[in-house]
Amino acid sequence: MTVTSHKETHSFQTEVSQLLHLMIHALYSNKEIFLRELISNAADACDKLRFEALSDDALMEGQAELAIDIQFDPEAKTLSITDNGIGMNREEVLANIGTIARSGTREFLTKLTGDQKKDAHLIGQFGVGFYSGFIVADKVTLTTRRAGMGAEHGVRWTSDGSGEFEIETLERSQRGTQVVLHLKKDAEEFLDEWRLRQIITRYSDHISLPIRMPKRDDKGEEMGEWETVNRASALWTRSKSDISDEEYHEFYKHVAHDFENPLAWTHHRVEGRQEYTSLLYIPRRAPFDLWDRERRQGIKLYVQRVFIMEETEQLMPTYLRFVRGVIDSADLPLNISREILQSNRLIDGMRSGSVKKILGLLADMAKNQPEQYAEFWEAFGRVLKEGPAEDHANQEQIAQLLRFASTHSGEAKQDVSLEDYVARMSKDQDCIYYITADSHAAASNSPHLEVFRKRGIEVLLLSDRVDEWLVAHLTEFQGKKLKSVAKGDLDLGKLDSEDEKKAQQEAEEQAKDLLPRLKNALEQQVEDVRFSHRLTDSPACIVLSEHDMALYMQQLLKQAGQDVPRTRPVLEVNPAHQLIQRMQAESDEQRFQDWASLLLDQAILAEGGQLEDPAGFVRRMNTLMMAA
Ligand SMILES: Nc1ncnc2c1ncn2[C@@H]1O[C@H](COP(=O)(O)OP(=O)(O)OP(=O)(O)O)[C@@H](O)[C@H]1O
Repeated sequence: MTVTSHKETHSFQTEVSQLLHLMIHALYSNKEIFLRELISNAADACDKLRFEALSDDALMEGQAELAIDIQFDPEAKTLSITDNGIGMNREEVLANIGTIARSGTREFLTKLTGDQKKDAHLIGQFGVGFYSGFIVADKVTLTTRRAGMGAEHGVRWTSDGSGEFEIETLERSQRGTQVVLHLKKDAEEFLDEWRLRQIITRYSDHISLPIRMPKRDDKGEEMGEWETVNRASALWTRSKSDISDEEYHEFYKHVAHDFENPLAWTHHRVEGRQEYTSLLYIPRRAPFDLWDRERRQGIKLYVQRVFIMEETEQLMPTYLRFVRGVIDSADLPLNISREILQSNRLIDGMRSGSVKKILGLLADMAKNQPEQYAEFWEAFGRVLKEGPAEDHANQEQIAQLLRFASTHSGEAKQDVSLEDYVARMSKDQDCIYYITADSHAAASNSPHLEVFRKRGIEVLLLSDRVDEWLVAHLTEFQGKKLKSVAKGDLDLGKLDSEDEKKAQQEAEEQAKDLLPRLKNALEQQVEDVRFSHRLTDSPACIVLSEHDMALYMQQLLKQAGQDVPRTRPVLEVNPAHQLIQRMQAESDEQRFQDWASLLLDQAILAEGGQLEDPAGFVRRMNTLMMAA
């Protein structure tokens, strides 16, 4: 069949152009990583072919030996990376190369500062893959053919990286992909056999496929034979004592598409009822799309060293979605389908075993390397906080890993564990107290803390969005109830001294006529008005019932367009406060009504809630100021 070349010129998606520009500058001093990235892609393509060929042997086209070949031409100043993997058809090239389909990319790019050092870190969160070729090349040609398709379906993609690319159809007998880099002047160091071997051993030794280079004679001429340069055995299959930290690091960068070393890892071989090996890593930094529920997952499933799929959903719970690595099963059938994955005893076993390993790794880090744990918490703490709701079986273990800000230091840094808190509790205290708010400042300045401060009782200050969700599911720790200081009745029980109880009773007695008047004035807005035991400096505060959602959360949900049932709060007033005492003396009922409304409104504002009638609030405030 003749080939119609069908040549077209396309523009890069804006995001790609931005990314290329950034990457070329940010990674200039670490140029050599382009080879790792392209070899990684080639290895992935071979893995995919091996998997697809399990159900369709014809895809191998009679050539089942998979390899990645690296070749350079000093005269033409080109370097090529060739694989005989799955390859791509025209649509796939258009969808994958020159386009970035990952959602959140645009938002990610707006975070760039223009400061190359800072941006270099950001690019690490993103992963540059194929585009890294442009760090060293001023022209890149990718020629490919999808396995199983006729030779006439070859595709060539060419670009100089300046905003456009050309794509054409051509004849290609060889399946798989070849990337040819036309090296820039300052990248000619990569036209050197030893330099290339050194990079391959450094970055790609652990890849299970052979990476080959042509054998050369004494004069440096190619001899027409290939020589495998890497060790070509899957890293996780080797014994732990035989693997250096550096090799673990490099393998991580390959599986996770990361530029930085991992924070920690756990490598295990499980034997017995079920046999598998897991090598799981905790990254150092959160990827830019950690909060994107649609994002790619990070655990690669292998069966007897054959890559099956990348699917953490079944292998890792969502609250551990930051974990990267591989799990290689000896028992699963090679032709396992996604459907089987969803309800498989062996998968469940590997999942719960792996979760235990990760939680164990974190517990060990928390105990023995607190600084490293703090780094972990900073990056992934908010994700781990989803754990108690998602994973009841491991709730206690996850709870031990949680860290919070607290009134103990007053700092925003989350470094107090529930164990620390319990150890500091006095013998008369039987609850773990916390407050939730939409910022650390709002939590730590809340009037609800007044009495706790006065009595020296520690309160956890929770201001991450996930915190309300967390405390709805984590209700106890070591037999101690977690209790919100802003919800329900407050009974400090034995923590109140007799003198304090007496003073409170006296103040209440003096102000007792006020309650019915306030209730009457605010009858439409509040559930009840009562005397407070929580306040020392503030005149009033809002109290929700035990199961109500905090006001700021109600606000957030409303903004997100959700229906939130209207809850009427309780207004608590401080009978010892001067303002309350003055109100009692107010005989003008209209003025009393205004005072009461102001009291309620400011208590709502202090709680991060929104006023139903802000204009009324301002009017009353102005009247009051004029009168002052
Ligand atoms: N050698 C190859 N053979 C087949 N497909 C390839 C090859 N190189 C790239 N691709 C396809 O192009 C896609 C994009 O590659 P690219 O390197 O830009 O990103 P990635 O590897 O998916 O992820 P990352 O950006 O994290 O490296 C790949 O997901 C793959 O589908």
